[in-house]
Amino acid sequence: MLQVKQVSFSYDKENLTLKDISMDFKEGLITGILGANGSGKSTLMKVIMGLLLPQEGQVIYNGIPVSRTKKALYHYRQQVNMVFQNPEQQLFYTLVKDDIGLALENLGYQPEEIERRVLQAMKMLDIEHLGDKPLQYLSYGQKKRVAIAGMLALQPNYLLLDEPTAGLDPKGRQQMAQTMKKLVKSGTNILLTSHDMDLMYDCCDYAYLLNKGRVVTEGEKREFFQQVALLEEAGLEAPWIVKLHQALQTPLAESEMDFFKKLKGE
Ligand SMILES: Nc1ncnc2c1ncn2[C@@H]1O[C@H](COP(=O)(O)OP(=O)(O)OP(=O)(O)O)[C@@H](O)[C@H]1O
Repeated sequence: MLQVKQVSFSYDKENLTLKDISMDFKEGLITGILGANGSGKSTLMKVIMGLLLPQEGQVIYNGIPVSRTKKALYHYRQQVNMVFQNPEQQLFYTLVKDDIGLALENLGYQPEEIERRVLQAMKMLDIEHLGDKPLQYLSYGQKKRVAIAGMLALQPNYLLLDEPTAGLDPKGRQQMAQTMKKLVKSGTNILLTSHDMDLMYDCCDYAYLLNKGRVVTEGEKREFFQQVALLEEAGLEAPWIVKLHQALQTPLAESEMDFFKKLKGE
């Protein structure tokens, strides 16, 4: 299991950006990290990835604090990996299938194994048809999928997704939500940040709320998202399903799809 224990971090040694953060990212779940702009989500992700060193506290993987040595980070990042908000940061502009296999190639995997994993990752992301295309011909949403496939090919235990639906159209957003659910079912644990509260409600099993670098609440989906006052205090809004439930006392649906099914009496 991946854990963050009493982590505090400051960029300038004066103001703390993360304040005494503790989180347990349980397996088999999509865990959401919610917070307004500047609340510290990306900073926390970078601390988890070992890209930033916290002044206090530790990141713990399978019971062992993640060491900062090059060798330890190399192994850790095959187990815990991150897809940045902007796919351009992670792509190298070759053919799609070569880009997805690049990290495996660098790690010295055999060509047959690379091909097998690349195909598997492309299938998972529904981009098999794009394998032979040069990356520069892809749309933004397609590039996002390629960036995720590249990380997935490493078969990480945990995948950190920072705003995976930013810049996607409604269909792309829906597809990404489905993909995340598929990934978690296939055994990849997901940590997710997004400002899209409806998406977070739809996807997350468990969530943490950050306000000015502090965890102000955490909990399982249904309880978590009904804390409207805390969400608003942190600069966020409750998902529409929760608002409707609270205003009209309708049963609380698990997702948009579930809501419409209930409405139709299915
Ligand atoms: N490299 C940096 N140097 C100094 N301060 C930084 C740096 N990166 C982020 N910050 C500051 O740290 C705070 C948290 O930023 P962070 O990017 O982690 O927030 P966030 O919750 O991810 O925001 P957003 O939702 O806008 O992506 C902000 O006040 C930001 O200005």
